Amino acid sequence: MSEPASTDAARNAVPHGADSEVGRLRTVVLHRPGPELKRLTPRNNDKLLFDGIPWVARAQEEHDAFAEALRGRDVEVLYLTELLTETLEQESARNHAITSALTGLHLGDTMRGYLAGFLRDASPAELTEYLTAGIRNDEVRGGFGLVTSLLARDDFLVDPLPNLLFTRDSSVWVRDRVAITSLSMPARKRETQLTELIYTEHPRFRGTRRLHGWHNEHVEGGDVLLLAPGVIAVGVGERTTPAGVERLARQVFHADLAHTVLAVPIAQERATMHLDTVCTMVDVDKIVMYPNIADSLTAYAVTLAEPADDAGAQVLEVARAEPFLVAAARAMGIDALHQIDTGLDPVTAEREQWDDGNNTLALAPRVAVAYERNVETNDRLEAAGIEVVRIAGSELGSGRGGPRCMSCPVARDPLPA
Ligand SMILES: NC(=O)NCCC[C@H](N)C(=O)O
Repeated sequence: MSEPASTDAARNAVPHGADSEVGRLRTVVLHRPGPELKRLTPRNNDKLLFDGIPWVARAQEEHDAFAEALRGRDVEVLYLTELLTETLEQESARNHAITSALTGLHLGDTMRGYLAGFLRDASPAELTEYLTAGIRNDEVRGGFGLVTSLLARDDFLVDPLPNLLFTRDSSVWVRDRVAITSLSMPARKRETQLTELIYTEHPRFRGTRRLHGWHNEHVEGGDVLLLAPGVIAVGVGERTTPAGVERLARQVFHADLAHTVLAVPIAQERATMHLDTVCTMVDVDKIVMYPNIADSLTAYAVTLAEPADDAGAQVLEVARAEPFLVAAARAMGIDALHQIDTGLDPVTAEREQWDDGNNTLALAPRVAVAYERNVETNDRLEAAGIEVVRIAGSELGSGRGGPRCMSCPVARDPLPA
């Protein structure tokens, strides 16, 4: 196998890992929207977690401009499908990917056998497309039998993954380790099979130590905020479960990656599906926050009790719930975590929160990428001294995610101790 371009770049790159939300961003994984978005129809968009049917070409233009804005700030952009194609050049990775994609109980042995052979004959790039855009019943040219006859023509044999766009959710770097998450919605579960494969088999990432995993309790990356080195906030709501936070906390404490995990309950609603839909860090001590929930947002600080129990097992200490900003500032060792509100009034705030005004991607302390449409929120960010790098998102936003959701930081400069 020839050396992938992303491996060449890695030779001169800063080490992989992140210990905050705002350390200077060096490397990020994005997914340029592709044929998987063309699978969305008015009949399947709800199930596939999109609020509308995006105009794909325009979504690609908007995404290219997002990537260009990052490159313009010297951020290395890695594309998920390129990493996947490079990974699939290896026989073992191909076999693994094909077996995982065909485990669904809806296929039956006849169709599964046919698809296994068909996918084995595909080139790495073709296989990437089948794994991400899916395969519809009326697209197969063999394996005909009971299953193909009885399924509808437009039923998927391999489901498309339109939410790959939101690379934030399927993996999270915590210092030098990568957590493969466990996605809760059926439409997204296969995404972590692909990220796990990349982080396990791609030459650039081989040997990276991992946390969590798709087989564990649900934790989604959009819920995980690295508030400061050693302090991680995790939203608990529609996606991440209480047991998911507990599992993640045990692992980060065990690996000495954090001293405090803040479990933050959020409403189990689509508008607040992840913690990063209501707040994101824009400086070492500033957070852009949805004001309609700011006063009621609480946190349970979880730390490791000393000593361990008699059998040597970890004991977690869970503090009483406190206002989020208070618990966060204390854990971060700062006087105050300053809140910048989305919008000016409750209605504007609600509109701009829905349109991902709170979902910013910090490129460095006081520099953040945001959707241009959230005019009031962006004005407020600038008034608070934050440089706002505006991007268009009229089509990208139809999946309900902003610049933070659409990016997985792989390398950030550590914050000064
Ligand atoms: N971190 C995020 O908030 N990600 C956005 C995910 C949107 C996607 N359509 C979903 O419902 O999962």
